[in-house]
Amino acid sequence: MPRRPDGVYVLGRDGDDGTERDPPHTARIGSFLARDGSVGAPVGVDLDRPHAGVVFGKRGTGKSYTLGVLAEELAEADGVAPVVVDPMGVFGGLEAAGGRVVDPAVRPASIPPSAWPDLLGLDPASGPGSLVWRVVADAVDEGRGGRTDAADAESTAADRPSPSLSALREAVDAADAPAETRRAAANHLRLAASWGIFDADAPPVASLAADGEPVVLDLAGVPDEAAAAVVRAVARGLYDARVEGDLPRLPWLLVDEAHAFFGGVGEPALRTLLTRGRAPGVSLVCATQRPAALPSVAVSQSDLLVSHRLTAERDVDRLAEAEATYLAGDLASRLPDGVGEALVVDDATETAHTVRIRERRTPHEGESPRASRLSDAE
Ligand SMILES: Nc1ncnc2c1ncn2[C@@H]1O[C@H](COP(=O)(O)OP(=O)(O)OP(=O)(O)O)[C@@H](O)[C@H]1O
Repeated sequence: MPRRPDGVYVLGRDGDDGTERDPPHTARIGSFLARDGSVGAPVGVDLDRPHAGVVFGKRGTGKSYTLGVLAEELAEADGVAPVVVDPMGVFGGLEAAGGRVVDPAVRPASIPPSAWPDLLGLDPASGPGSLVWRVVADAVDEGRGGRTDAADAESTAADRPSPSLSALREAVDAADAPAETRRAAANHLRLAASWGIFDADAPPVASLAADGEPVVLDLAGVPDEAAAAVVRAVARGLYDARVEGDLPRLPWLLVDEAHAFFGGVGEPALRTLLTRGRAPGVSLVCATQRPAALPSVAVSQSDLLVSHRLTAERDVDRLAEAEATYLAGDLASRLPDGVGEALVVDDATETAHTVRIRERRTPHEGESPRASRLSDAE
């Protein structure tokens, strides 16, 4: 495994060029942990190239904390930009690392017309569902001056001019459809407006990653469908921006509670990042306490797997999918028990190691109160 001159082993990097890059592109996430509990050499994760990763672990074992450590390291590295999807509102401490917490705002046009019925909970084959689909497609078309090549129609193009939700509602009202169909479609659009995430004038998604400081998308209290729409728009927007050359940095999308975003409107964009994201330079790291709820592709496409303790059999089974010929023995038996300890499986070096994740430099919110710390304060 590549070892830097300062003694840090680097996971996710296959060749060892023997030199430290300047500026560094290594996330120092912790140290090797020996079976007897002693802590060994420092461990880093490569940030020079894009990666796909998963962080597993049952509740309270340190997944969000580990994601926060990665975000801190990304904040300090050059040429990269961490964007954190924060469904529980626990990453606000990254402000201490120069980050900013933002209320997500997405342009309606960043959700493809075909996904709108699903987003609104409408059957695409129903009258209201197909009306919404058609109205969004027409409005988006008008926005791009009537260009209609098929690839473009399916892309989300987060940065193209977007209709507002009220313009979409007006278009529904004026549509040639039965009054009941129009009413149902308008009601669903009104509900979407109440989520407070849609804004025709929202800044382009690429602006989230423009300066490289961590951006935390605060989704606490945002309804599930709306959160899924945000993930769809952001994941696809970062991808499109890299493909189109509009983003000079390599974005890292860190998704906490990632199981919530598979199986809904957000999934196609996450799959795009998993299967095609690395080519244009977009990294995705999905953290979840329910590995079984992620599709197999999340594990098969990940070159880095970090697993804290898991107990449910179906979740442990998901680990088996990461078992490669280079690993002797089953991974499940190698999962460490302690909070903040993890098994790290690295495709690049074809190794698995037990690691103690380092302590956070910025506050980790959602931390449960600790009696020892309270008595310290007295
Ligand atoms: N590497 C670590 N070093 C020190 N303490 C840690 C570490 N990882 C986790 N902890 C402690 O464990 C607590 C739980 O971690 P965390 O909030 O990340 O759990 P989680 O697995 O994300 O749980 P949940 O599923 O509830 O989000 C943290 O608040 C922190 O006190």
